[in-house]
Amino acid sequence: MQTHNLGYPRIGSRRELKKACEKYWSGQISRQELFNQGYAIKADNWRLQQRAGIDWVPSNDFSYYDQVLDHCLMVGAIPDRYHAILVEKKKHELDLYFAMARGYQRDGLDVKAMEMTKWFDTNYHYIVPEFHKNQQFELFSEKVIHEFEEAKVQGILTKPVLLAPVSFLLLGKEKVAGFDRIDLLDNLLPVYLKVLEKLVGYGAEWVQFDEPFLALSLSDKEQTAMRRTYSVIKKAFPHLKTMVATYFGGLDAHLGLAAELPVCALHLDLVRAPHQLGSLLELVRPKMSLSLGLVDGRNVWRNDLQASLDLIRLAVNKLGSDRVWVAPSCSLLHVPCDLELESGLDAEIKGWLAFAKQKIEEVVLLQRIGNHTRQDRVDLKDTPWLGQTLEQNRQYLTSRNTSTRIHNEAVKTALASVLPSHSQRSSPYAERHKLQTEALALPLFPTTTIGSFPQTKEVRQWRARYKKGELSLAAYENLLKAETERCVRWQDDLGLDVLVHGEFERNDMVEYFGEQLEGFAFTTNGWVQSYGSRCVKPPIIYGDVSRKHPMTVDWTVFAQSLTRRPMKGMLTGPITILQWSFVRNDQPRKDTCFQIALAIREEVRDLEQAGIRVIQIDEPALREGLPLKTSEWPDYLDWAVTAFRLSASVVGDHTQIHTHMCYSEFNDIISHIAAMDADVITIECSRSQMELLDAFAAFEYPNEIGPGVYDIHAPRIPSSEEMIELMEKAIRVVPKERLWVNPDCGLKTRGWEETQRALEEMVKAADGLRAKFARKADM
Ligand SMILES: CN1c2c(nc(N)[nH]c2=O)NC[C@@H]1CNc1ccc(C(=O)N[C@@H](CCC(=O)N[C@@H](CCC(=O)N[C@@H](CCC(=O)O)C(=O)O)C(=O)O)C(=O)O)cc1
Ligand SMILES: N[C@@H](CCS)C(=O)O
Ligand SMILES: [Zn+2]
Repeated sequence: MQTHNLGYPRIGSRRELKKACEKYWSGQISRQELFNQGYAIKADNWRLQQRAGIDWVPSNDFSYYDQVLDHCLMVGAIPDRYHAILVEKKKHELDLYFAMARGYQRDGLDVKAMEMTKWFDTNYHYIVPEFHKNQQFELFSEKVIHEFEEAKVQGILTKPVLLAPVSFLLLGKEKVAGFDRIDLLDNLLPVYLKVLEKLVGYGAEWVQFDEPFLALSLSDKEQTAMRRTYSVIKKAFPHLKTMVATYFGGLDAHLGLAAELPVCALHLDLVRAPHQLGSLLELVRPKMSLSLGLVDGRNVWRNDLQASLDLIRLAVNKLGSDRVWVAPSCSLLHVPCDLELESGLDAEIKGWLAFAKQKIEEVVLLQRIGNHTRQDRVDLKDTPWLGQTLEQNRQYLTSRNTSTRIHNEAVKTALASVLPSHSQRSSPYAERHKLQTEALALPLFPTTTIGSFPQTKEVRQWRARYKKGELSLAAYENLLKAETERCVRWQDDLGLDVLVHGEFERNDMVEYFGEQLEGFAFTTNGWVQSYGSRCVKPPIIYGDVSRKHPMTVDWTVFAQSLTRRPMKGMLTGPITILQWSFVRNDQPRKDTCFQIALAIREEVRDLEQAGIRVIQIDEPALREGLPLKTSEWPDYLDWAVTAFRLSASVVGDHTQIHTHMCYSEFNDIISHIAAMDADVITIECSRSQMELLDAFAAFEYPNEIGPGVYDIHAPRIPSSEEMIELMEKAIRVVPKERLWVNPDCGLKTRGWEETQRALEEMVKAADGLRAKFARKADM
């Protein structure tokens, strides 16, 4: 039996890559210094995996920003607008790369970033490749080859990872409609063959082709494209060992297709879909190996070794041990690096967990125990330590199942007492609208922001010093209060209509709530890459969830005391808290979501009682929580929408509930978004130039909408004219009385100067719109 890994976290166990990239972008370090840091992380990761005993360590899983963007550069899928950077300005490939990721506003150029979207159902975001009709490709970046060589110099023969051609095409979008990007396969394949030729030339034995779309629904044409890809590769390189890696779900309808592909090995996600192993064992071609993805790459729970061994035994009995590989279920990109760095975690909870480094050890352990597995039992007579390890694993699992910290009878009783009426506002939107208009007295095109204002270095340092004990709680809170006050006064002076307190007290919109809720644990160093250099520390939901005390009321009430304008209470919704945490796997996600919804409902109630008239419950992760298989959508959408409504519906008709969503395609779930029945939805729109609104218009979305008028993910300052133009597009499809003016998302990643200038433009845009459209209405 062999072991391998599909990908290792690349941010560095102390976020070294994040820090180096940000320093490079701000001109504090040179390109060479950034490369040195990148090299050090790669080398550490390769050595760590090799020393642990992994037979095939991956390469090309490292990336300075995003692996999909790496592939765009590899095949020369570089949109025309970036050519000036390379050709006229003669910038280095790395600067072109970062320009595609982040935009480029220097040297007299103003080029926007490429689009970014969610990587399947994870909280990782990738750069969306742009394709056009008859596009030609070329081998442009040889990063994959360089990385293979770098590892080889260290004496490690790696398994390079490539995003396979069909999945690469499917991840992209047709920039101008009128063709099918799958038709570009024949132009693309020769570049992949060139890459393989070089890799083979340098001595590569195995290559991993990531084909995540095999676990989704593929059209006949896409299936044909996949067959064609691997037969072309087989023909060109009959001796190269190829592995197709599938993950995030079962192959289901594509079992037959996958089993027949002319490749040497097929990787299966047996955490998400253990049932598929039996069928695959019947179908698999002679000589094809199966890689068993047994160790969860998407969650942090310690592996159930006995359950994994049962699957190993099934496979070994059918195929023989030389055709069985053991691996994590998917790349470990989605889990933190090393549990050992968590000195503050409760010892009992720590015993239930495994991060990337520990997962690698689990893979090797499974191989060792598996090698002692006879037909129907584990024979450990000669190796008592393996027996002890299995026994210890069993004890950890039992401790988790039976721990009193997991079960809270009060939470279970509260959940059992929920009635359908608890998820229902008292009156329909039309009636609420009248009451809210009277209560809030807002102008046409009301302006607002999404919640967070710049989390400056100073703010983060206050928090870091407070956590280290260098600042007292009182001193820390006073600093935050002063920052909140500055922010509120600035918004008031600018003339925004509905204000926010700025979220300065929050490290992250999910972690902040996780730190305060019962049933959650949080880490000090459990960073996971979210996009580019940005990371999150997802909290860990280990038990029944409840609210210990009000979480946001004091900050909101303080901010409201500073202004006569309405102050929005700012909460993260139950689906997003669920989706961006590591969730317990001993009960359905739905049950955990409802427990969170009840906790948020209590907070909503308290905010209203404290006099807050507008409450926003953010749900940016609603779409990302959708199961990858469309057949499972109705069930998810039903409970997710109900959970949101449960959290929101405790308020009276006069209280205005907002929700906010970003970073997703919403067209296909628009009716469910409407069913959430928020009075106002603020939504990301500007990167897609308001295309999104077509869906809202087609469905006749009944409530109010704030389509984001500018992209907050880039430092670029938009003009009021641009924003007016976008709003005019919106006015064509949504009645103007139902439109709000706001940015795409929160401003926490921006600096103050650009934020102020952008919001000044935004208020100017709203004034312009009012002047233009109020007059029209008067006539
Ligand atoms: C809206 N988004 C979010 C997602 N998921 C979340 N869980 N949260 C989100 O907001 N998914 C979709 C999108 C993704 N977008 C983002 C946007 C921004 C970030 C981000 O800014 N991440 C920060 C880390 C934020 C944080 O937790 N900060 C902590 C710790 C700060 C820190 O690094 N401290 C330093 C010391 C201070 C210093 O010297 O600067 C240290 O510890 O070394 C805090 O504020 O206390 C990031 O920097 O990556 C993520 C996802
Ligand atoms: N209220 C949050 C939402 C981000 S999606 C913020 O403004 O950062
Ligand atoms: Zn957002």
